[in-house]
Amino acid sequence: MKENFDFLMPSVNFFGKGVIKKIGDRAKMLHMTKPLIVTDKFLRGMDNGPVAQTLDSLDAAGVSYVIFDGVEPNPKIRNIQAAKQVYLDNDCDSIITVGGGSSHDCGKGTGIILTNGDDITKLAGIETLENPLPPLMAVNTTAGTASELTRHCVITNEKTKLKFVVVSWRNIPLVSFNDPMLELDVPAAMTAATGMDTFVQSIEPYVSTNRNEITDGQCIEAIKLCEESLREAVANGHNLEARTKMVEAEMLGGMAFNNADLGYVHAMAHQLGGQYDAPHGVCCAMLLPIVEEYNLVACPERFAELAKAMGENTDGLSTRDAAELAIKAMRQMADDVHIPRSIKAIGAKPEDFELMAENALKDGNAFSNPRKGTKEEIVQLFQKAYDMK
Ligand SMILES: NC(=O)c1ccc[n+]([C@@H]2O[C@H](COP(=O)([O-])OP(=O)(O)OC[C@H]3O[C@@H](n4cnc5c(N)ncnc54)[C@H](O)[C@@H]3O)[C@@H](O)[C@H]2O)c1
Ligand SMILES: [Fe+2]
Repeated sequence: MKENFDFLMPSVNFFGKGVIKKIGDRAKMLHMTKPLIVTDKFLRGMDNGPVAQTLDSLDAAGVSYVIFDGVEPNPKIRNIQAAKQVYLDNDCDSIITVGGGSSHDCGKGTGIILTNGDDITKLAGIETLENPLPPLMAVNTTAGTASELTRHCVITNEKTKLKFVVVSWRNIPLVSFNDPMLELDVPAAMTAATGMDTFVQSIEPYVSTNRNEITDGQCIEAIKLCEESLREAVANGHNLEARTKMVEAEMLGGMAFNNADLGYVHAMAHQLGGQYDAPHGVCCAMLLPIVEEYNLVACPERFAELAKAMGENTDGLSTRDAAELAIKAMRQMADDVHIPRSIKAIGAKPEDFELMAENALKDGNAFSNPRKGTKEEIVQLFQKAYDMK
């Protein structure tokens, strides 16, 4: 537990039904004259979807813009290079990201290479950025990564298949928008994957070595909201209350991990995402119970608290037995939203585990894990995730 800490988040966060309508005025207030809209082709093509609604508001405010719609899932270096070129060719002066974590991270990555040097691989790590990014706002459409309010930028090097993180306060968007109406049409499988990311991002900071009292409260509340709403949001995507609660959980978990950091679930999920181009939330969900079972001995009392937040009855149980219930509840959540158990489902191959374990231990999220592992142990964890039935 940290007693002295910085607490970082965007300066303004718009939350709730219809807040997307405020983006045009806010762009004007920030003196954005030609933002680059960073998004993907699917979202751009959606009728009255998040991109269309963002553009309507910018049009109404008389703010011109240029669109880059080349974001790929697990955004690649080639995406940020292409976006940078569009930004420069059109004399843009700011960035607005529209989408999930991939759009936000692509926008952040574009901003990073515009002002901090063209080779982003040299900037992997913690607080490596010397210069501010162009002004950046983020319109979020998944619940979700919380990248719209974090200092993390996750990029994949398509040549080496290595997914790496640039962590810096300079990456935090100036303004975030979370309008649950924009999420009603997220398909069930995507709701499950992104929702499991939120669930994991509410658990890892709670057992992180960098946690503090504020992030603890945020994690517990976020976990309760996931328990109440994730299954329902997957089963019935048009339930606005469930969607709203998942956005709240996403923001709480995001604030928590932005300040208390993550752990081996994310460090290892980045290897699966980079190597096999698999959805981030799915990778996290498959690793969660396995990594936390391994972490349990480092802080059983924390896991016992997690079990309670997950709605388990821990009355009369020893700390150890209560802690085990948290692991069981994590597996149940992933099963209930139909995430496959084995990493075979995303094409994982045991011959890759050694290198992935080595890289996981170097990932920016590994350092705050409550139990310090060896490369051999991480290989075993990948193997366990592979052997799951
Ligand atoms: N920077 C951070 O803090 C952070 C944290 C966790 C994960 N990440 C990264 O974020 C990326 C994953 O982001 P994600 O899980 O949000 O997925 P994503 O951004 O890749 O989006 C997944 C798919 O959902 C679609 N989609 C998005 N919003 C939609 C909507 N409202 N309706 C219909 N379809 C919609 C997109 O078009 C896309 O095809 C990964 O690269 C991951 O590593 C970043
Ligand atoms: Fe995540």
